Amino acid sequence: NLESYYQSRFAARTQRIQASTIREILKLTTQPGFISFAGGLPAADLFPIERIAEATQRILQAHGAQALQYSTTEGYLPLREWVAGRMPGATPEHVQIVSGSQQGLDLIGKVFIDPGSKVLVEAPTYLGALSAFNPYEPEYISVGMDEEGLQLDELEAALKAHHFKFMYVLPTFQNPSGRLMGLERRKAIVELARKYQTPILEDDAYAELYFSGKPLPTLYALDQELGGGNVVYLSTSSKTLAPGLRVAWVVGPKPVIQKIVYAKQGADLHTPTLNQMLVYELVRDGEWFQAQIGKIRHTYQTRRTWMLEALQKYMPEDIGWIVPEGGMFFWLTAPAQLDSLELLKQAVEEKMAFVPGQPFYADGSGKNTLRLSYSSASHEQIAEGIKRLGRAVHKMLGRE
Ligand SMILES: Cc1ncc(COP(=O)(O)O)c(CN[C@@H](CCCC(=O)O)C(=O)O)c1O
Repeated sequence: NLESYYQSRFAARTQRIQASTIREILKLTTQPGFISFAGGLPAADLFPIERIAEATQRILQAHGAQALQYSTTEGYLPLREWVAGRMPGATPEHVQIVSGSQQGLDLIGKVFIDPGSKVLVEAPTYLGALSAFNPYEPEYISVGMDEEGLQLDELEAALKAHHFKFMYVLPTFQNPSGRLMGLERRKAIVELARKYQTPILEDDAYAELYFSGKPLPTLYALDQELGGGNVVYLSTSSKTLAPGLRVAWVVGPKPVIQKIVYAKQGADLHTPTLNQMLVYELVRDGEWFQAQIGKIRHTYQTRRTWMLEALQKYMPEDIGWIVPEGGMFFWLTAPAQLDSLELLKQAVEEKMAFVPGQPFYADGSGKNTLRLSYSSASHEQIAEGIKRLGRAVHKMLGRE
């Protein structure tokens, strides 16, 4: 039969290509009346649809042939210039446009990871990065975090003990835990990485989504101050414009960007030309773009507070959480005996979904953790969804 006919022909690496928990749950939650806090879906009610329609019209009228034709793998130059302008010491030659930062993760895996290569990751870390890296068969070394991020003693011990291809770090509103790394910790990590000759892959998807204060310097910027060359930086237009456009960027040392260009030539030739031109049309108007980001920050802060209030109301006291100061997620820790995969089954019975925490751990731990996204839910949905989660938790903990 077809199953066995192809099973015997699939590449061995497909053993490591497993479903993405987030993607699989996303499919489940389209049922009517279902409340999902699973996917980190940007608020669709804030997508600048009108502005995108008119900008697309303008582009097609003025540069239609260029917008619809093949384009260079490196990406649309004005967009690369815009990205470079935000990264100290960077020129467009340090910038590669990719089809979502998810593709950036895949290409970086393809360029750096051989079977058995060691990759240092946070515990927990972004499960999409593990999905991207897994087919290249790395050996992960997980390092624990305290309230603001990677623990320096554990990090230094790992850097001393292993030769890593790179360390994957999310310093700003970490996915999934929501942690924000402070300036001193950022500097210490950049210095340790240079001391132990270990490149940092900095994934900065949520950099702009801070609720208060102002943005902290990127690891990329801090590394530049020490001479540069040791940080590969990833960010995206998904959280500030629209994730369906699939436009993101990698900023890094020229030898790395060169390899990523070649890898991308073999992957998808280039990121959609029209979408790159459209993103540039939107971001070039700094005043509008900052106002748009301001709306998103305000909306997410409001939704974060609604979820906090609902958690305080409906969760038993032995469920803990970190209150995020930005980004899209609450990260909950339950008593050790609670398996969040089992809890998800209960929750789905109550027509509610979240992402169980275990897939965010490269070391298989985290059964008693779960991730909730508040970014695209209304006040009613948040209150009702958390109430349903509360019922499921009480059942699991044997309390009615
Ligand atoms: C740290 C981090 N790095 C990269 C990505 C991918 O974003 P792109 O849209 O590919 O630029 C993301 C987006 N993650 C969201 C969206 C996943 C979308 C999905 O699988 O449905 C999530 O964690 O739910 C991220 O959080």
